[in-house]
Amino acid sequence: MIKQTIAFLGAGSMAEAMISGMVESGNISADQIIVTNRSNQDRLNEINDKYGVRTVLKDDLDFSQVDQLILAMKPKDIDAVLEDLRYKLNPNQVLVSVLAGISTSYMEDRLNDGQEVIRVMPNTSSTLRESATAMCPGHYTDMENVLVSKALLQSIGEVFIIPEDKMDVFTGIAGSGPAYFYYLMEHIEETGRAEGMDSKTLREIGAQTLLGAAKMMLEGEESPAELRKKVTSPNGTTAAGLDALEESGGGDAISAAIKGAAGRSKELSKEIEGLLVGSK
Ligand SMILES: NC(=O)C1=CN([C@@H]2O[C@H](COP(=O)(O)OP(=O)(O)OC[C@H]3O[C@@H](n4cnc5c(N)ncnc54)[C@H](O)[C@@H]3O)[C@@H](O)[C@H]2O)C=CC1
Ligand SMILES: O=C(O)[C@@H]1CCC=N1
Repeated sequence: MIKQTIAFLGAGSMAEAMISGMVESGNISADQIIVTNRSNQDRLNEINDKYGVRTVLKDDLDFSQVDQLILAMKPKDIDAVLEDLRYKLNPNQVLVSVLAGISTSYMEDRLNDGQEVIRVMPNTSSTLRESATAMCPGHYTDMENVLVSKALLQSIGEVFIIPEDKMDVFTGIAGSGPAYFYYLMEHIEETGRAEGMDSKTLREIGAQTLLGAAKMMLEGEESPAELRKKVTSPNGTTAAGLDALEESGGGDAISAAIKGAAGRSKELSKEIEGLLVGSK
């Protein structure tokens, strides 16, 4: 059971996915979670009704109660938020950021000396405690705090501690990744509907097929290529399907999606730094 008090800055979709998973896990109680945003009281009321967590507008947050502060607003708001936090956080209150493209050193440079910072990249499957979450501690973060933060993140899925220079590609694969599978399903459903099947049945068939394949990869010893070969009978239906996929650029499209998202993660940090130079 986690003993610390956690506060969220930002109450959007990613914050809600994490809150939902954390409360559901039972590893932290709802009253140890405080959720804030700038001004949308209706949204805070909605989050309080759904999950029983404490909510308060950001300017009314009592920072002395907070052990870990999770940044979950948009990357473009980072400078204003760090400027404010510089005067409110003490260095041993851990700042955990889920913001795409914002590095630990970017945050450390704008906060008090020795500020403990952790950069993480969860995904929205946190809702069901099935996130693939990356974690990367900053320069001053105490190992004990890393472990507490890791335990908290493990309550919403699997955690991977990775070097920071791999955060962009991780974001392209796992942070944005659920969207690729939803896009795939949208096309599966569209194709099935055109053949006269109903959406509800198609969703169950498509999702079960994805789930089965995911479990085969996670629970078995075989590589994806070996598993693919087992599905592919000589001169059969799968061979025809894979040929069509290859001819339509399926493999390249997947690589392009990951590279596109990873590139945007890199670009976001440059944009933020550009904005800062422009504002001086
Ligand atoms: N949506 C996703 O799948 C993932 C999102 N992220 C990251 O999570 C962050 C939030 O993304 P979403 O939830 O999708 O966005 P969103 O637009 O749904 O939520 C942003 C929230 O931040 C609040 N906010 C804005 N400025 C604020 C401030 N100064 N202080 C306090 N609250 C403030 C807004 O009121 C809103 O509740 C982004 O930085 C994104 O990079 C990371 C991983 C996955
Ligand atoms: O689209 C985005 O920028 C965020 C970060 C990863 C997933 N969603």
